[in-house]
Amino acid sequence: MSEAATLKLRGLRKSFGEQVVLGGIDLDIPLGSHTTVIGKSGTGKSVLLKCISGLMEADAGTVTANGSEGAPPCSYMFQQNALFDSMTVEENIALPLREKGKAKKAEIEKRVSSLLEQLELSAARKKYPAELSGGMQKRVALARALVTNPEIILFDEPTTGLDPQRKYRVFDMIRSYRKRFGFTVIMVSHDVPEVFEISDRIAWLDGGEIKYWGTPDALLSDSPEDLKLFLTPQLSTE
Ligand SMILES: Nc1ncnc2c1ncn2[C@@H]1O[C@H](COP(=O)(O)OP(=O)(O)OP(=O)(O)O)[C@@H](O)[C@H]1O
Repeated sequence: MSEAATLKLRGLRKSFGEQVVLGGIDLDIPLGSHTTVIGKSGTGKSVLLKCISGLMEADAGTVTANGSEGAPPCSYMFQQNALFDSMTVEENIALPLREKGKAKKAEIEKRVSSLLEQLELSAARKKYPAELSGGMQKRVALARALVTNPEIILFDEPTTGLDPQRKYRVFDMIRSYRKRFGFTVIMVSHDVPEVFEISDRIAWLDGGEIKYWGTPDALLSDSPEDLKLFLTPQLSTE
């Protein structure tokens, strides 16, 4: 992996009033990999994702990729998919391109058709989100995230509220489409240890800092005591 093919976070800080949520985050994320951010509820995982994507402005620090400042093109996939009920599948997928206003109508149609095909949604193009299964809705949300050709997709708890079988299907979908399209995944998840299987790296956010960063295998064998304490209840419920 070359030095340039890395998303570098340096000194990322974010506070809300007196509350320091990110206390200076340094992290090197290999582009093309899958990183999962774990940590207690309310510890700042979503804030970190938003600061990386530019949805939220950090108070200090930098995000650089491919040697240039600023996040590369990112898409953000929200917990509940955030599809518009009054729009068809194809209208939902086309929305980010329409909002940008740069692409011509024919280009938008071509791009949307290609994604519908690749994500096995062609038969559903004229349907509304309420007419689709949960898995299809996730694929529509993923197609919408992919339509702008992002280098990075940020997933904020994509499996919340799903039963174990559906959870695995979503993880499988993320794994197979990452391989096919080559985007970088940065994901927040509470699904420990299930999420270890699809992650190249785990980042443990605690007290405003990344206190652990490494492969899931290393994490299980070689983690600091306080991370073991955080993981123990989750591992023992399996
Ligand atoms: N826009 C905001 N204004 C004020 N405080 C905020 C804002 N966004 C987040 N916070 C606070 O920052 C802290 C971290 O929030 P965040 O949503 O990142 O936590 P999280 O680790 O993703 O939690 P969870 O696992 O429960 O989703 C929380 O205390 C939250 O209340």
